[in-house]
Amino acid sequence: MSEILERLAEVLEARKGADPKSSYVAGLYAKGLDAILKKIGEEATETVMAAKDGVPERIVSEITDLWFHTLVLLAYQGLRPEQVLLELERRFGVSGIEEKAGRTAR
Ligand SMILES: N=c1c2ncn([C@@H]3O[C@H](COP(=O)(O)OP(=O)(O)OP(=O)(O)O)[C@@H](O)[C@H]3O)c2ncn1[C@@H]1O[C@H](COP(=O)(O)O)[C@@H](O)[C@H]1O
Repeated sequence: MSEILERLAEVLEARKGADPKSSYVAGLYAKGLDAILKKIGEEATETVMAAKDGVPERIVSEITDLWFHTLVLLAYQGLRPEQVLLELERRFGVSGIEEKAGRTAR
């Protein structure tokens, strides 16, 4: 599952040297942090609206946009998706193992 994240992270890294006019991501980098954060806010709101409407395809589509823009933020800040996956694994690892063993997590 993380292979697609790795490949996308590589593309997002490569876009740091691209012409802002030729690439959506390079354009966002050129506009700066506030523009990236604005997109994340918009996509989060669109996700909430899609969930309220309850149309599965729209929920998936909006969450894809949201995840994409959080990946752009990670790249912009010099961070990598693996760091988030590791943190997720660290948090889920304990409760996931407890659940499998039939114990109550927390
Ligand atoms: N995966 C994506 C991706 N997902 C979402 N988006 C863009 O995110 C934006 C979503 O914003 P909205 O829904 O608000 O749509 P919009 O109104 O057109 O957005 P704005 O142009 O107003 O920001 C759209 O412009 C989408 O095209 C993406 N843009 C690019 N990619 C991939 O990212 C890589 C780099 O892209 P470029 O920088 O364009 O080469 C390539 O591999 C692309 O396939």
